Amino acid sequence: MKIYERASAKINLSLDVLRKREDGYHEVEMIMTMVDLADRIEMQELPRDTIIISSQAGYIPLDEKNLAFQAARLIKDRYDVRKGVYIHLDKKIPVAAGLAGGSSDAAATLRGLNRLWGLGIPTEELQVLGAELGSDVPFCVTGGTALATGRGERLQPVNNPLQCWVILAKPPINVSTSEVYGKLNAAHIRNHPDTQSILEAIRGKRFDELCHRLGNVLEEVTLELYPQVRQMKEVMERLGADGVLMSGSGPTVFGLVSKEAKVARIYNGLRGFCKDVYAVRMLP
Ligand SMILES: C[C@@](CO)(OP(=O)(O)O)[C@H](O)COP(=O)(O)OP(=O)(O)OC[C@H]1O[C@@H](n2ccc(N)nc2=O)[C@H](O)[C@@H]1O
Ligand SMILES: Nc1ncnc2c1ncn2[C@@H]1O[C@H](COP(=O)(O)OP(=O)(O)O)[C@@H](O)[C@H]1O
Repeated sequence: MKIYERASAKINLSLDVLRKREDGYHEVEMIMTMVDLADRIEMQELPRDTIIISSQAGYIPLDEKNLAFQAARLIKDRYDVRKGVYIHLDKKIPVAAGLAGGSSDAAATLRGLNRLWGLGIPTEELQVLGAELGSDVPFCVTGGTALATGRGERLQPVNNPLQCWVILAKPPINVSTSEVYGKLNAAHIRNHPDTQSILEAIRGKRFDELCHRLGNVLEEVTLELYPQVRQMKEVMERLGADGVLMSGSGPTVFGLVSKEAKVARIYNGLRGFCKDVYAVRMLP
């Protein structure tokens, strides 16, 4: 049998860091939402007890470093599944971009193998498993819009009636999440986003208010390390996006746009600066 799962990209509408914890992680407060840019994952049972990963993307690991491999191994070990699986990752989400491509592949693998092998694992349990693979994986298991706390694994769903365009532009650099968190001085953050007001703007469908309040404290680090990301924000603002922010640890910058008539102009303007540009919708 062969099954398919979509692994969507996420953006962070806000990202606040409250403190550094003793375990090395940071206590965060983030509002995350999915957009309709997705990897397509094919999973097929194998007669031998083995995990094989392939992908058309030449720049991701295909061995045990791949997050989809780790997800498959975890579910096999934890539920004592003595079966094999072939997993093909049709990558569309740019890698190491702040869009959680690897985390979403891992989450989709957990959902898919739960179906393929008829394991009946409840969603909350898949999220607990996902947290062992990465802080963003539990959110990616369900998607939607959520407030994430803890190190990102504690989730509260948020009702999000907003529908808008999201323009993504990834400067041609790779950013390491652990380096960015490592360089953040959590005790001296200059501008904390007002998470509660952002949540109220989303729930109240106040798009302009949301755009005005977008905030990500990791910009303090990434924009200093990589001036290209600051430039990308400036270009997107100049082209007329309604709200502009870096996603996650970067380097992808996203612009929220309410009017479809503006999307093509912003998209075409950005293509003059950068190859990786996408015009997508925020997923309900
Ligand atoms: C910054 C964010 C925002 O959504 O996303 P990305 O930029 O990666 O997409 C996440 O917090 C990233 O989540 P994820 O990529 O799953 O991180 P993990 O694999 O758990 O951790 C990678 C490294 O980041 C640091 N880390 C991660 C999460 C956290 N709350 N505090 C941390 O300090 C740790 O140094 C850890 O070793
Ligand atoms: N299935 C996968 N897709 C993309 N990257 C992966 C995958 N598995 C492991 N990785 C590795 O994970 C790292 C982070 O990738 P990704 O999840 O795309 O970025 P981010 O955490 O910034 O959103 C990269 O260095 C990449 O090599």
